[in-house]
Amino acid sequence: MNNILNSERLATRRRALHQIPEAGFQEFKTQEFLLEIFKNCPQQHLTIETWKTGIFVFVAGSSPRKTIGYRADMDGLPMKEETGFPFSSVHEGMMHACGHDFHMTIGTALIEYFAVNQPVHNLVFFFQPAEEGPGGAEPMMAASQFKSFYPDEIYALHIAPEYPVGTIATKPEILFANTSELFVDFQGKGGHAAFPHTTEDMVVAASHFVTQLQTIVARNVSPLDSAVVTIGKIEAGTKQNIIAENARAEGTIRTLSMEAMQEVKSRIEDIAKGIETSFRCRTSIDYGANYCQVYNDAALTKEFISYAEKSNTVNLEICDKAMTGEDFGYFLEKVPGVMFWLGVNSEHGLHSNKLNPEEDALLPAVKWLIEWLEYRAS
Ligand SMILES: CC(=O)N[C@@H](CCC[C@H](N)C(=O)O)C(=O)O
Repeated sequence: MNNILNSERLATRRRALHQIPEAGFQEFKTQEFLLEIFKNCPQQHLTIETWKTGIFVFVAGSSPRKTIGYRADMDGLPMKEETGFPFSSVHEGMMHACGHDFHMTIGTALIEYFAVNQPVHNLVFFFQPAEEGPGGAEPMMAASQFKSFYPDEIYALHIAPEYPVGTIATKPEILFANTSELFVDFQGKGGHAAFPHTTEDMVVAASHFVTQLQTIVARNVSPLDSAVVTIGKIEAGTKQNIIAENARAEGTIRTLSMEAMQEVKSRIEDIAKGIETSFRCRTSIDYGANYCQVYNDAALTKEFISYAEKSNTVNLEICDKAMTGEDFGYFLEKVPGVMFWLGVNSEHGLHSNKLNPEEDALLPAVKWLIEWLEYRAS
């Protein structure tokens, strides 16, 4: 027990995971690292099954009448780490910049604990690939193992840079937004930089498109609703003195209602048609992966909040909803449960290449989840 509930041990494990971030469905080393930990646990009550690069760990209860789930996501992001940590990523151009190294570390400690301290009811842990995209939750839930270990309720956390260590935060009902990826390709005539009148210039077309997108939230979505349209990446051209014949804009749409999502998509399509006319080019739109909202079960969240308020391990705050996306929403669509933020007091935010969550946040998170899962599984 003392061995498991040990800050330094948790930090060491987090650092090892931090060094090996991998893209969605490429989490091969991460899976191997986690399997090694699970194989070193007492095996009496454990069933460990792999699915693609993910893992299911089932802990059989002593007298089970239900199954309680916990999910941790596994993938990193394509970013060059700039933290300067001695334990920085050894995978060039990849970083755990969204805290999945924390989420997994906490999950492993819970398994180590419950492998020794058998719960009354069953527990099931989902180590899920590809949360950042293209989405691992839906296909993992379609796997046969999910049906065998089907949970009656489920929990997950996400690190929150803005909250202090020891704080958890949640709210009933909508916590995170609906999301849709957005990929737009532009194709037109390129040519010599000195003869722009003979070309269609996809740098200019894509730039106008991105500028016009800004009017959607400002002028098409109701001020009483919420939406985000972000373009995070643009690619165009091959050289500074060649007018580009191709451009690509990549982004994401976030809304709190499906009506707003439809409205935003329809306006994006209108704007793309306008660009085609104005710039005599062709456009094509691909919406990539879509995630449903994260919707916390009202009754379970109420119980979660009142239990946390009585706990000496964490401080509970009621938060507002956020325009973050999470494919944990798919679990919550089928299984009642709660997602919550875990304070890690980082000066730099999620998806920053300088994200520096405090490792002191790991121990209270593990202790709190042991308390909560033990309460739910006893
Ligand atoms: C917690 C978090 O940061 N999640 C991601 C989910 C990304 C979904 C999808 N790939 C998209 O970009 O729309 C987020 O960016 O909120």
